[in-house]
Amino acid sequence: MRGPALSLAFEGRRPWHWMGLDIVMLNAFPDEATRVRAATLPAGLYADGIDVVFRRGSHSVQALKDCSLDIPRGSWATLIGASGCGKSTLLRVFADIVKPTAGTALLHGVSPAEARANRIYALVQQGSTMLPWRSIIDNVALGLEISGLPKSTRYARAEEALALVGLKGFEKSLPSELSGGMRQRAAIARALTLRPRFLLMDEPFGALDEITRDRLHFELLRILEETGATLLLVTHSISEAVILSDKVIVMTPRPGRISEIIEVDFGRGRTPDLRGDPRFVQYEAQLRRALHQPA
Ligand SMILES: Nc1ncnc2c1ncn2[C@@H]1O[C@H](COP(=O)(O)OP(=O)(O)OP(=O)(O)O)[C@@H](O)[C@H]1O
Repeated sequence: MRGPALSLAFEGRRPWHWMGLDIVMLNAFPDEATRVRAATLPAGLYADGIDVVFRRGSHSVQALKDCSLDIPRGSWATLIGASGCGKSTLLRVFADIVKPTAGTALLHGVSPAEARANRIYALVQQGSTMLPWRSIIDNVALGLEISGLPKSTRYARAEEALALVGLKGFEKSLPSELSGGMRQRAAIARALTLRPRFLLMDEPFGALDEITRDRLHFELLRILEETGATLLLVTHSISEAVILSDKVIVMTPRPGRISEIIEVDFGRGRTPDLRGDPRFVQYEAQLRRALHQPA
């Protein structure tokens, strides 16, 4: 059942779109036709032969060339590669922000546009926006406001998520009263409250200090395990990619292509001790080699 629409508008757009946030309902696919079709198509994230060409006047940039991937439902993948290799563009294809010039992208068997309309993913981008006039907890609970959950449940979940990202005590603060890293943690909390089927994250930890980042990695993994969500995350960090992935998707630039997919066999129940595991060092070395291969 769909929740009530919010009447709040900002610059002609709904506030959750303005915040770069797309709302998820776990019972997904309120649209019956999409639900029936989704049951017969590949689950997880799937891309086949994605090309993206950006055109401005006579100038064009081929951002992605023939990108194909298959990330099974409930598994975790990261996109890594040199600046400009198309990581964000590929993630944005799944988020229905960029339309591919060619190829097919599916989330749980449906197009990104249908996935967006049916609210089956949450998106966290670097520098995700908060509504400046709302307190942090009101911002975090906002994502749930359209889900139709009772207010007490929305705020209980928002409080829990804020505690998870280390922002307990800042519930009543305004976004302007927090540092950039704290606002980013609040944006992650906002996405986590939604318990999405797909979590699309574009360098979500980039602005955070190393200690917070390390802690959030394992909190994120715990939540992913609990909810069974599928993760696609863009990162520049080799260790982050190894810790957070079942598959590391290595990309090369000009044009952006997938050059290698490295399977990380750490399974579930990952803990910080993994960093001392000899296999962790081997995966890091393998990934470093893949990143330094000539395109
Ligand atoms: N909206 C756009 N219009 C035109 N060109 C774009 C647009 N978005 C991305 N590009 C170009 O597409 C290419 C891939 O960009 P993208 O942001 O996906 O790379 P990235 O791997 O995420 O880079 P970074 O690691 O620096 O964030 C770049 O050449 C970029 O300039």
